[in-house]
This record gives sequence, structure tokens and C-alpha cells, in this order.
Amino acid sequence: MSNGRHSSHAGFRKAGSFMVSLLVAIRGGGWQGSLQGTTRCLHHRMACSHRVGLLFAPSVEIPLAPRRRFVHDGTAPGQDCVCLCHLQPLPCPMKRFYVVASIPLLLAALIPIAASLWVAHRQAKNDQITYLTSLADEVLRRGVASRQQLVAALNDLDRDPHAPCSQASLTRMQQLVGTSFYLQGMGSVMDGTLVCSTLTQGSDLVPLTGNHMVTATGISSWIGARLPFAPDQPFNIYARNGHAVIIHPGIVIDMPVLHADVSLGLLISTPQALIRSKGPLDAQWLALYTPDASSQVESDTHHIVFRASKDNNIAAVAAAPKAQAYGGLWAQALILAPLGLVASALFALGVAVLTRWQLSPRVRLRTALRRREFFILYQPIVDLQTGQWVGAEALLRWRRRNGTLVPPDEFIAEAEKAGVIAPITRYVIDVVLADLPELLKARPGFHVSLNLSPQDLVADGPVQYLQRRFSAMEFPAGALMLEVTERGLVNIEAARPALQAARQIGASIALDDFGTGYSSLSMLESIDIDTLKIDRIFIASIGAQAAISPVTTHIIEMAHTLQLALIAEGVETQDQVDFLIARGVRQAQGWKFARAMPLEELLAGLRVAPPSQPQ
Ligand SMILES: Nc1nc2c(ncn2[C@@H]2O[C@@H]3COP(=O)(O)O[C@H]4[C@@H](O)[C@H](n5cnc6c(=O)[nH]c(N)nc65)O[C@@H]4COP(=O)(O)O[C@H]3[C@H]2O)c(=O)[nH]1
Repeated sequence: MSNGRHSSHAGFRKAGSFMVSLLVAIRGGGWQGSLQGTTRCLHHRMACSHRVGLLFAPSVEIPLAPRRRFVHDGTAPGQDCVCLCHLQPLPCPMKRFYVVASIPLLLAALIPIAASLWVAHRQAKNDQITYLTSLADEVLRRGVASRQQLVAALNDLDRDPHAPCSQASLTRMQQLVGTSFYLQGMGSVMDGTLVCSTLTQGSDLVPLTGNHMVTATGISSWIGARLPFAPDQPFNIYARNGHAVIIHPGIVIDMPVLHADVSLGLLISTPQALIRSKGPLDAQWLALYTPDASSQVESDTHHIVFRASKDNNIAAVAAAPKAQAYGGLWAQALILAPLGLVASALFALGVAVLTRWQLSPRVRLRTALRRREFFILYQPIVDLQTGQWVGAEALLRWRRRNGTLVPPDEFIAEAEKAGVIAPITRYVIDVVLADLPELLKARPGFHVSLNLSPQDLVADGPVQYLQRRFSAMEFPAGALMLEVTERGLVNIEAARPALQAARQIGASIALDDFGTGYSSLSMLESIDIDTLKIDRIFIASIGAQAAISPVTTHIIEMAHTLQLALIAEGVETQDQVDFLIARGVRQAQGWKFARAMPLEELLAGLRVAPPSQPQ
């Protein structure tokens, strides 16, 4: 004993230093929940949601989950046991939340700003093209008007009976010029020479210079011709049948523009030639013009708009530097960016709320139910006299999509806290009721026990659901055992309707985990239960080298006095079997006999003839 005590103290010291390093990790790395659980479970083991077992001081360690790491508070004075809390990293919803949410949150912040800049960019381009289109339309309107006046004047002179350059002819020309807004003068042309005109009366013959061409409508044109009275001013001269019209090239193109670097031009479509222009018009831009078609094109540096009049064989062009359009972009961005930021913040908040909601235990557990990630294993309950499997406890398991198996100690507590235990219990009820016919067929008189949480013991809860379903299925009385915990019976009045409903379908009631919580003798007397389940912590204290807890013997004696049946949980050794049989305990479950198993395995075991003697 003294050896055991000594080694135990050494073990405590070792565990103590182990704990120190763990506590550092706890404080720095989100283990606060486990730490609090560890402390709280000293007072009441059910308060520790991550509890995996109890350690008896000084010498008995209960290896409930041997592959896990543990921390225990070995400094609890006056306690006969301390709580073991496993420190395996539990899924930390908030940590996962930040990992899962960070990408959408980042996108949520960036997308609206990028979108607002993109919208501003598009808007700036559209605005510039709209402006250029309006300018080109105006140039074309003027061009068409000047073209029509020009043709009308030439037609008129064709019909004039007076000899070219006669006074009567020049007078008629002056009348036409006076009534035509876009015409500056008229005259007669012979062999490329202006022989007379309303602008050059009395002058010598004027040989026509400038770019000469004949258009598709048969009009000879001299673009940029010079006349003696204004040698610095280029004129455009158009002639047909010896009659000529003189036009000032600026008259069509000269209009106010918003920016000095806007270029305007008027083109003859066929053969393509620029007849009037204002500002630089690159030949490469003009090469982008498809004759007689209105279009918008762009070079590396400019947006260019063409507007064409097919009937008049002319087109207008307007061009402006792209940089000029996007110069205002930053001004727009400055307006849009704050709006984008506000939208981002709202969007990010929405994403955060949604993601948090999705990662909440409530939603995760409901999703697991919907995806059928829960399943049931059965642990046989054995008659210690005959070795027969007389019943089985339904134990819930959660296998997540990634394959990890979450122990019920973790998710049941979460489900209770999140208020979703009722649908989970209903699911267990459904599975058990579906499995029961086969089990009863394989072993008549067999019973299945299922666990109820305190929240299940309410009016119109899962027990009433079971009652409705059970009544319709005609199972024999005693086929079901409902395991309630001491916590569930703290408010016995609230639990009574559920217990009565259980009674009405002939289900027996067992008090689970007895001795670990608030139970008192008076409580046992006041409630109508059939069976006490001795918690495995008390069974674990039964062993060749260990001091048997006096509580174990008391529980057994008390149950006999109250004429309650007993089921011992967590039986692992022959010593424990012998001890229990010697004290009149009839039934037990534990790894000594069988671990929790799937239905098929349980059925196969029931079909095998049981040994006639206890092991
Ligand atoms: N060390 C040791 N352990 C043994 C041995 N024999 C059985 N056990 C384990 O002891 C637990 C017995 O269940 P419990 O006391 O009702 O304790 C259950 C029960 O309170 C709760 N639980 C399980 N299924 C359900 C359920 O469907 N609904 C509710 N409300 N609670 C459930 O989770 C607890 C833990 O369940 P499990 O992890 O399945 O753990 C089971 C079982 O696997 C043994 O020889 N040695």
C-alpha cells in the first residue's frame, strides 16, 4: 500500500509537471473550455463535458480511454477522487469558423470594391463614348447639310442658261451663296483652273491646288486649295459640269468641345478621304473605319467613334484619349469606394453571421442528423448466473463525414446545451424500434435499453413520441428499458408525465450512472424506478490490488433493500464478476463480456447458444 501511495505521488508529481506545460498551452491556445471543465468537474463530474473518467486517490487509475492524453488536478484536498479530462484537441468551432470564414470575409471585403471600380471604369468609358458619339453626330449633321446645299447649288447652276463667268451667272452664284449657310463662294472651273468665282472677281485665273479626287457621286474635289486673297486659309472646292462650290473647311467641324485633345473629322466614304479635321486624326485610326458603317473602335490610346451617312457618302469621326476618360475614374472611385466599403462591411457581416450560424453546434448536429451520420451500437447486458445476453444498451455514435468518430460524451453534452437532444433521441427511438422485432425474434424476452437526457423528460417530448410509435407496434411489455440519469430527476414533477408515458407502454425505468450525482435515498424512494445501474467508476474500484470503494457495497445493499434490480456497468475482470455475483448482482455489461457492436453482430451472438455457467 505504501508502495502504491509512493508511486502514486510520484505519478502525481509527474502528471503535475505535465499539466503545467499543458496549462500553458491551454491559456495560449484556446483550451479554456477544457481547463474550466477540469476545475468544475472536481465538484461535480457531470459538469465536465470533456470528462472521460475519475481517478481515485491514491492508487487506482481507471483507464477509460487509454489512447488519449489526460490532465488531472492532483491538488484537490480532501477529495476522494479527481476528475480526468482528456486534452485531445476537441473540434474548436470558433477556430474552424475563422479558418472557414476568412476566405469569404476577405472576398466579401474585396469584391464590392473591385466591383465598384469596375463599374466606375465602365461608366467612364461609356460616358466618353457617348460624348464622342454626340460630337460625331453633330459633325455628320453639319456635313450632310453642307453636302446637300453643295449638290443643290451645283444642280441649280446646271439649270442656269447664262454663259459661265458672265455677270448674270456670277449674280446667280452670289444669290445661291447668300441663301446657303455652308457655302462661302461659287465659280467656274475649267481644266483644273478656277476661271472666275464670287470670291475672286477680277483676279487672274487660279490653278487649283490641294488634294484632288473624284468622288463616287462624280464631283471633283480639291481639298485644301489655296486662293490668292487668303493664301494662309485652305478651302475645299467641289466642281461638277464646270461649276464649282467653295467651302471653308472649318465651318462643319468648328464646334466647342469639352477637352482640347478631342479630335473631329469629316470623311468622304468612297474613295475614303479626310476632307475636314480638327485636332490630330491618326491614319491608323481612320484605317479602322468600315465604309458606310457607324461604329466604335479603340486604339491603344484612343476611343474612336464613326457615324456614317451612306446616302451622302460621308462619315464623321470623333476621337479622344482614353486617359482623359479614366482621369475622372479616381474621382468616381473616391465616391464609390466608401460605398463599396460599407457594402463590404455589411456583406462580410452577413457572411460572418451565416458562417457562424452554420458552424453552431445546433446546425452542425442537425446537419449530422439529416446526413445520417449518427448510428447505433448495442452493448449486450449479461445475466451473470447464466452468461446469457438478456438485453442490450443502445449507444449512439457520430461518424463525421471526414471519418472521425466523435464520442457521445462530447456531442450529447453539446446537443443538450444547443437544445437539439430531442430530435437525436427521436432518431435513436426510430432505430431501436426498427431493430427490436428482429432482436425479439432471435431472443424472446430480450430487452433494449436506451438513454434519455434530462431534456427528454418533458411533457410531449421524445417519450411521448415513443409511446405513440410503440403502441402502434404491439411489442411485449418489458421489451424496452429507459435509462434516466439523476440529473433528469432533479425536477421530479416535471419528469413525471414522461415517466408515466413510459409506464403505460410497459417500459421499465433504470437509473443510470447511479452514485455519481445528486442521488439521495429519499429521491430513490420518491420515484418509481425498477433498476439501478451501478456506474463503471464504482465497478472499476473492484480489483485484486485495489481498495474497494465502500460506496459500491452500499449501493448494492441499498438496491437490495429497495428491491431494485441491479445492472453493473463497465465490468472488465473476473474479479469484478465474482464480487458482483457474491453480492447478488444479477446483470452486468462491460468489456469482459462484449463491447458495443452493430445490430448484425448482436443478432449473430444471440443465435449462438450461450454458455450455461458464468465466466
Ligand atoms: N471503460 C469501460 N467502458 C465501458 C465498458 N463497458 C461499456 N462501457 C462504456 O460505458 C458507457 C455506458 O453508457 P452510459 O453509462 O449510459 O454512458 C453513455 C450515455 O450517458 C451517453 N450516451 C450514449 N448514447 C446515448 C444516447 O443515445 N442518448 C443519450 N442521451 N446519451 C447517450 O454517452 C455515455 C458514454 O457512452 P459510450 O461512450 O458509448 O460509453 C458507454 C460504453 O461504451 C467497460 O467495460 N469499460
